[in-house]
Amino acid sequence: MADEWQDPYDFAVEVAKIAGKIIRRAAEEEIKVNTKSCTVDLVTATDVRVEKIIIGAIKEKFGEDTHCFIGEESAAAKGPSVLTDKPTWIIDPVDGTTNFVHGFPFVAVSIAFAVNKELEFGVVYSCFEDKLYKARKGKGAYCDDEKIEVSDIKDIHKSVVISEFGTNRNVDVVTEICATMKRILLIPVHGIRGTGTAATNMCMVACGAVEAFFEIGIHCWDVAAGAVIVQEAGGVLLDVDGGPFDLMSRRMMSANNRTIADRVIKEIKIFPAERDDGK
Ligand SMILES: O=P(O)(O)OC(CO)CO
Ligand SMILES: [Mg+2]
Repeated sequence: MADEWQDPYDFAVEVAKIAGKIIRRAAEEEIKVNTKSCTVDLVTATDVRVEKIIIGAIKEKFGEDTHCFIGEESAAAKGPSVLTDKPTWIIDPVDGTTNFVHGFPFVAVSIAFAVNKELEFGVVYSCFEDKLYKARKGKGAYCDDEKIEVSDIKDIHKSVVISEFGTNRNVDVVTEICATMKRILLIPVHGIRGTGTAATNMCMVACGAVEAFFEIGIHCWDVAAGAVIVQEAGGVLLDVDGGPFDLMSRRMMSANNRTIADRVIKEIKIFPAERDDGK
């Protein structure tokens, strides 16, 4: 049988690199910043422009009506992000908008593709590092065409864990996040890190630079591409309570193995986050 999704996969790589080039160029000019859900949830004209370019290019290549789109910047206007059985592109044009605004050089273009509600491939282009991570279901994960694998560390005391503080400034939520970080540090682990982009954080798990990354409050477009990359690199993808991963739940634990994941999960205090699909 012909490989139906190879063409979209190759195109996603191509379009992610074009988008990354636009982002790099935009970073050299004045950046106008607006806010979304709260004063620390940032958006720029580049986020909106790059999403339009990516979706426009895909529509031009594959037709207007055959594919669906869930994009960070067009999501609010469309209402809840519901995944159907149709081929669907899940796009974060600028993952790490705060980094982009401040010149902190970790910004990724994240493009995932799902069919029958299953993720088929993911592409993450870390555009300032100029590193392209990609994976297709059942075909391994790659960084710049070199195969990548998660680390083989099973001892939590030898691990590095990534998490992020997110944009929720509710005092109870911030207190819980800080308390979770404290408990993880005191296990003790070698360290806690964070690049400020969920997509890149997941690639750090996939290439073995860290053992785990978890977050509550991220969106489906932040993690969809990384989800394929982590799993294809041999890692595990779970809910933060240890149950199955749910793309729309805004909760995600990715790790090199189940032993590390379970040990970190023990220290996570879960707080509520409204689902992306409004369910
Ligand atoms: O910069 P963005 O796209 O808002 O995403 C953040 C998390 O929501 C970093 O992953
Ligand atoms: Mg994002």
